[in-house]
Amino acid sequence: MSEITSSIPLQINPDLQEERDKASFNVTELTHIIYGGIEKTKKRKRLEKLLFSDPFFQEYQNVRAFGSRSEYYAASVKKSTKIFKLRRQHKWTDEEYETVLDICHDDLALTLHHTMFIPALERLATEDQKSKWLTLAKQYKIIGTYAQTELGHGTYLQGLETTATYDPQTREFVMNTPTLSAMKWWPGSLGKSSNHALVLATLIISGKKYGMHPFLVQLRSMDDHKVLPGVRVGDIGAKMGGNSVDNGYLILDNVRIPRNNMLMKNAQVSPDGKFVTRGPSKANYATMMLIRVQICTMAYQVVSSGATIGIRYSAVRRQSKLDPQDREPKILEYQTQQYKIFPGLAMSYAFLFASRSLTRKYEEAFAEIQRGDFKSLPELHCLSSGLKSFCSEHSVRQVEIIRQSCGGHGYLNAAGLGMLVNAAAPMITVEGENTVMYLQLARYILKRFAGAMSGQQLDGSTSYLSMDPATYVCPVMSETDCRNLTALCDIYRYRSYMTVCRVARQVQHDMESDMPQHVAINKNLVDLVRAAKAHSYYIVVKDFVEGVDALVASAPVIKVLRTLCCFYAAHGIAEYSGDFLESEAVGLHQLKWIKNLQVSLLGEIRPDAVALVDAFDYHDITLSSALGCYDGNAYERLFKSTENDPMNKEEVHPSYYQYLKPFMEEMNKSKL
Ligand SMILES: CCCCCCCCC/C=C/C(=O)SCCNC(=O)CCNC(=O)[C@H](O)C(C)(C)COP(=O)(O)OP(=O)(O)OC[C@H]1O[C@@H](n2cnc3c(N)ncnc32)[C@H](O)[C@@H]1OP(=O)(O)O
Ligand SMILES: Cc1cc2nc3c(=O)[nH]c(=O)nc-3n(C[C@H](O)[C@H](O)[C@H](O)COP(=O)(O)OP(=O)(O)OC[C@H]3O[C@@H](n4cnc5c(N)ncnc54)[C@H](O)[C@@H]3O)c2cc1C
Repeated sequence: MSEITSSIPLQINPDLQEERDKASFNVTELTHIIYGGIEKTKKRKRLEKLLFSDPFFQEYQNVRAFGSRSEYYAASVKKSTKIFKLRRQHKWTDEEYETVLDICHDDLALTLHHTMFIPALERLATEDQKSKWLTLAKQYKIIGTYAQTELGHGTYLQGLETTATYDPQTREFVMNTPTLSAMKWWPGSLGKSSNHALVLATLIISGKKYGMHPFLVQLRSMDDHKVLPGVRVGDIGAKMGGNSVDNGYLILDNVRIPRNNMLMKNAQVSPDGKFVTRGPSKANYATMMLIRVQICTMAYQVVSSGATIGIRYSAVRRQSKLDPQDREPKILEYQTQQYKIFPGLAMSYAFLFASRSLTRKYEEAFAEIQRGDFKSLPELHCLSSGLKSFCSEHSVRQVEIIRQSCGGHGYLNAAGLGMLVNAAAPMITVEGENTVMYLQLARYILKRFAGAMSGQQLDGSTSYLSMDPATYVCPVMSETDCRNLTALCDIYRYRSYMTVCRVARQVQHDMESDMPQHVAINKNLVDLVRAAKAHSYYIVVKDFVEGVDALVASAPVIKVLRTLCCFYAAHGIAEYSGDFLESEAVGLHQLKWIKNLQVSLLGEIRPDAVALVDAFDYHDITLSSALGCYDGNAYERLFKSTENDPMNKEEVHPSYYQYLKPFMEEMNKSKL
């Protein structure tokens, strides 16, 4: 009788324990730094315990892995309502609720209610409207979504076709979807869950258009959830990932809503149909900016989860031979394996510091905006657009590389990596498609560069564009200089400056050659995006360097983070060496030194790799990966995962009786 069973050993895999024993720093100390202090770590642990002591959260993993789309959605609605009830019961603050979403990896059918509907009401409604709608939303007496994107337009908001026509006789807005391309298409939680939607529509008064404004529309009956007259709503179909969410379509046919259902913080329509604006024209775009900032944090969570799975698995997986006399090594010993995974590890910490810095800037600017001071809005819009694009692009790409680094098992759903990549992939598209967002940043940078050229003193993230490039000398004079974080940061800054400068001059030259501005811009779009990427890379490296420099921590923690920071910067220069050489931020000698350093840093990071991902302190249920579990018992967990596979329910699958058996019988009878 075989002794092979699917029971999970109680002890930690010795290969993983060995890694933990040799860590050079205190993991708990780093965990506290990551979560913002010991109290926050403790609070997160308490919340985790509260959530995961409910067996439902374990069962949910099975539905997620093996359920049909409809079962997965239903389980996710159940999960959402459980969490909403717990929130009310325990009176969680917004911060505590955010922590719960992080713990659950935001895998909630009703996620849009909290991530967009409530923030939109907070930002776009008047105080009176808030006291009504926001209160109802926070008490879950209404469930809502943010319905902006249409079948025909997502990026170009001025092209939205849904109309809200004011009728002064009845003091109502008449909401319409005039064409096929005008139907709302994509909003999360719209298809089946929400009974209300914040519909972004073009306001029309007496035949004149007044741009995009937010309107609160009831979609479903509060008694039986049936769709209201004039409303057609449904799910848009299965997606690559994120299938717990019912992204939906919405068609409105002469749906009348009271005048007060237009959210009027930024613009008002008086009962007799007069239109008055307050604040800047882009004030109604405020909710998108918030989510762009949050996407940077999500990108950190995605890449750090991927790195945790990849590194733990690589420490317990043994394959092939290094030393012919020795046993098969852990695959983490292979330099190529380190080169696939450590960039994701370093990126995790880079994005942690960058997203933290961006969130702080956002909160400061938001407080100013609330006081009616909009001066930081353009800078914040462009910084958040650039970093949203940069962090999402890099994290999704890196997690896919990590998935590949796990060999065949990485391809299994049970590994958790495919689901992670697929769920994270839309970060590149949502809240502004990345190229478009990079171009928003590029447009801002060009303006700032032109300002600097005309002698303006710049401040904020683009202040370096006032530099005199003639004074630049590559700060790396020897191999040892390559470890100087300030020097590496200067190299990024100069590369960005030169990339911006080159495209700015080209656009200017094209326009001076009588090319219309839009033609000149389109001719240079690729280089404009390149400039925005170079600027974003510089900001991320700068935030990482400054973040590590400002840390109050023990010497071993600072040392290991400085090593990671150095690796992150060196790796970027090596990866994009063409750009760095072309901009003359480095010469061939420096590039060679930096590439050598990058490779030798792999070996320095290696002994701390497991400890560095342990510090993220992800709960096994949050990671949802047989390969990345804390105990490292990857094989046992993979085998165990097959128990829940519906394919293994019967010894003989029904398809045998239906198809295979008659086929075999026919074949056996056949004389051919
Ligand atoms: C795990 C993962 C799960 C991931 C899943 C997570 C779930 C998320 C759910 C997703 C929800 C959504 O996607 S909701 C839908 C999101 N949709 C979007 O993000 C749409 C993207 N499009 C836009 O934001 C805009 O239309 C944009 C591309 C910027 C162009 O706008 P316009 O044409 O109106 O403006 P432009 O002519 O380009 O610019 C005019 C000026 O306005 C400025 N401007 C533009 N936007 C601005 C803004 N927000 N704040 C301030 N200023 C702004 C520009 O800088 C210009 O300044 P000057 O140069 O000074 O004139
Ligand atoms: C999972 C998911 C969830 C979503 N949730 C919501 C939601 O809750 N609410 C909501 O309202 N919307 C939602 N959306 C929609 C999302 O916001 C849009 O898909 C997104 O803004 C991109 O717009 P688009 O689809 O029109 O892309 P397009 O603009 O059609 O992009 C297609 C291509 O055209 C290029 N392009 C377009 N314009 C330009 C330009 N000016 N310059 C250069 N290139 C350009 C882009 O770079 C891209 O390569 C969601 C989308 C997804 C995938």
